[in-house]
Amino acid sequence: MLLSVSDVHKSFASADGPVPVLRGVSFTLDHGQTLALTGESGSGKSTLLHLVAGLDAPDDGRIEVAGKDIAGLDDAGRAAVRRRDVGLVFQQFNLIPSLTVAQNLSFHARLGEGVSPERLDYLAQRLGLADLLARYPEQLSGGQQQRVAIGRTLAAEPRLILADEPTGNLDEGTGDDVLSLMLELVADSGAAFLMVTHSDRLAGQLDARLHLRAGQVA
Ligand SMILES: Nc1ncnc2c1ncn2[C@@H]1O[C@H](COP(=O)(O)OP(=O)(O)OP(=O)(O)O)[C@@H](O)[C@H]1O
Repeated sequence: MLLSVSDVHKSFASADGPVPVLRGVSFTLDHGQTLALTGESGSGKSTLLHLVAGLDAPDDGRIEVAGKDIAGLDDAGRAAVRRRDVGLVFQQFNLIPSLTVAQNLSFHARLGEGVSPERLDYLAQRLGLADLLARYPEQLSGGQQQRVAIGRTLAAEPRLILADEPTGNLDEGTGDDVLSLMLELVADSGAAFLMVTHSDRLAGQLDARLHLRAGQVA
């Protein structure tokens, strides 16, 4: 099992005391599986994704990525797992404005093991970016920018890809195209894929769905 989440709890502090956001969430995800994380606004989707990404630590419970309990690691330990095993795609494309498309594509992989020219070439072709490599992010459409962000994530060959509303800033047609392309490339890479979405329609394109209601699996 690539990802195993067991009885995870998380509260946030407020003036009136701790507010529970996740109340005993458990699920698993295997290599090659795609899972949509749905639920109403405030149900805890982004919080859960951040915990799985190692961006924050749960109050209680286990989160195993490739057999390692990241909940028990310190910030540096979680950062190491994130760099090696996990890829993130956000609604905001988060490209580096001063770097070209080609430089953005290889940026994350350079922080880790590096990326071969063949893999970059393959991703640029598959993502329809081959003619745009010398451009800067501001010279691209939203759909093109998100395709660069997806390529940058996939270049590092993560085993687990986490996406938070990856098509949320795109119009419906562009978003559908970008998601289809992302799902094809994820399938080819054999990675596991977990995606937060508000859309039942988009959730339906993934293998399975986990619906959160008030911090618990519905
Ligand atoms: N860092 C934080 N400090 C305090 N409260 C937080 C923090 N992060 C999230 N929350 C609260 O936790 C609850 C769940 O937030 P979360 O972003 O996980 O929900 P969500 O399901 O992703 O919502 P949305 O669909 O609107 O993005 C919300 O009530 C939110 O205000």
